[in-house]
Amino acid sequence: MRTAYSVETVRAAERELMARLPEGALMQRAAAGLAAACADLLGRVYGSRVVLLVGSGDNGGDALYAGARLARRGAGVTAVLLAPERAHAGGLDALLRAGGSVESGGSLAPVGTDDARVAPGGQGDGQARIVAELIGRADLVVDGIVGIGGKGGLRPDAAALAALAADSRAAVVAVDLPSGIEADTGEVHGAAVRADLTVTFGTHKPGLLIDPARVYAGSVRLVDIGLALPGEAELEALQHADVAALLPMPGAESDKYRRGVLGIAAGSARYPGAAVLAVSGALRGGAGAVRYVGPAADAVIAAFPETLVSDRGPARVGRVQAWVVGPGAGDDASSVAEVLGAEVPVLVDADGLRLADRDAVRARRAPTLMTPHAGEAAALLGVSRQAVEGARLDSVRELAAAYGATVLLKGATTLVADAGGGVVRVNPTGTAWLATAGSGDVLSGLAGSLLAAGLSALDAGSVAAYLHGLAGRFAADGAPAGAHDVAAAIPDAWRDVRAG
Ligand SMILES: NC(=O)C1=CN([C@@H]2O[C@H](COP(=O)(O)OP(=O)(O)OC[C@H]3O[C@@H](n4cnc5c(N)ncnc54)[C@H](OP(=O)(O)O)[C@@H]3O)[C@@H](O)[C@H]2O)[C@@H](O)CC1
Ligand SMILES: [K+]
Repeated sequence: MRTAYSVETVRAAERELMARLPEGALMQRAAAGLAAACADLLGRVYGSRVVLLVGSGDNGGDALYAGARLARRGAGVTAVLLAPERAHAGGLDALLRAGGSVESGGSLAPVGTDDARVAPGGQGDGQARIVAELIGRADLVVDGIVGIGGKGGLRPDAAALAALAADSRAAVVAVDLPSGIEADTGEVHGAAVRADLTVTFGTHKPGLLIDPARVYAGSVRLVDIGLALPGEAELEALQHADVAALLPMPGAESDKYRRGVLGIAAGSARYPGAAVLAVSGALRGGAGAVRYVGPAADAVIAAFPETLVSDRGPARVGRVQAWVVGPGAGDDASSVAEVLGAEVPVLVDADGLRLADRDAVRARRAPTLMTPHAGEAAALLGVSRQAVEGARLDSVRELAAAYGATVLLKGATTLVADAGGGVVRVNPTGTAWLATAGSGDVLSGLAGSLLAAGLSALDAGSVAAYLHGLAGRFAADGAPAGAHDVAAAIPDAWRDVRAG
């Protein structure tokens, strides 16, 4: 399991550990890990050109000590100090003693404009040009502007440096996190550094795993500095072994009812394909049987003859252990209401989200799993789509609390949150190839099948997202794939997960 902890928790663990260690020991551990990662990225340290972007906090201190280590190995290291008089004294001393040099990077941004580029009007064209040339010629830029002590988007001077780093051909390594992102939420308000690699200390921070900040981080390397962290994280990402342990496997005693029967109320005369795709996902999810109810029975049977079909309405079909309602359902509000009245776990997706009565969802005693994409979540919350996309963690928690349900918010970093708070799951296998029509229908069937097999809503949602992402990668394999290809690749995803 990959876990991420909030800044508050990291600070508490840091205080506890610092009290037991000699002064500065923790920063040395961080700097050693950072320097090693930089050396790996550079390949050849001797003769390389390294520029450190240094703010006035400990994040800058880490960069300075790591820079000193690289300078001792023969790199040409220059620190650009945003506030020379407040730079970390020990780190600066170490860098200078190792042969590094220093430039002032304060007041580079033009006064009174929003243009965060180095331009005339700051502390002088001369200094601005020196800094721009340094960064432009560098092999590696180390972003030590700000770490977990940051508030909001970068200030203009810092944003000017971030823009130069983005324009440079240098590889960019962020110290702890890319400066400018919100560590706890993954939100990005204004300018932020775009890194190729982020070297983070002690634990992942939520922002490194959640969009939009995640894309600023590049790949992420975790350096263990010995922090003792509490049992429950803020955020967790399942890995292969976690998913393998959760997959429902048939035993000697299994029959179709013990493995779980999933009911699917989906599709319409206009959208029969949604029903077919939901069934296609469900048949690969581990349930013993799939019962389809709705007007697309002919299409479903033609594609999947093993499906049990009925046109009698959800309340009158035989026994099921879970329901999926909503994909392609059009305006069939009565099916949604009937399914919500069932005392088994229910997954609500697509049109079902719009048609579901909030009080009816809140009144349910069995688990409910809602699976909106950002647009659907925005409609339910009464905000814009951009507002949901910019604040995914808050949005998923808010929706879960409002409906008293588990919510799976789809996206490149799908999030799954329970209503009662607690740890939120983030899916690490997402791929842009999955942004294709019908892919959500496949996911709903897959997750519904896992619910029918007895997984909790949080586990069913996060395991389904994991398998679905993996199946999307296998199906696409570098070229576009349709939703039915994704469904067909789900068995490969199972096998891959079980193989470890
Ligand atoms: N935790 C651990 O276990 C360990 C932590 N370690 C390291 O310490 C780091 C935390 O250090 P920290 O607490 O000194 O804060 P930090 O991130 O340097 O930021 C403060 C500076 O940022 C500035 N600033 C703020 N917002 C800004 C903005 N929008 N735009 C621009 N500037 C902004 C702020 O300015 P001020 O408000 O003071 O003017 C101040 O100068 C942590 O991330 C990790 O790298 C490791 O060494 C060892 C183990
Ligand atoms: K940073």
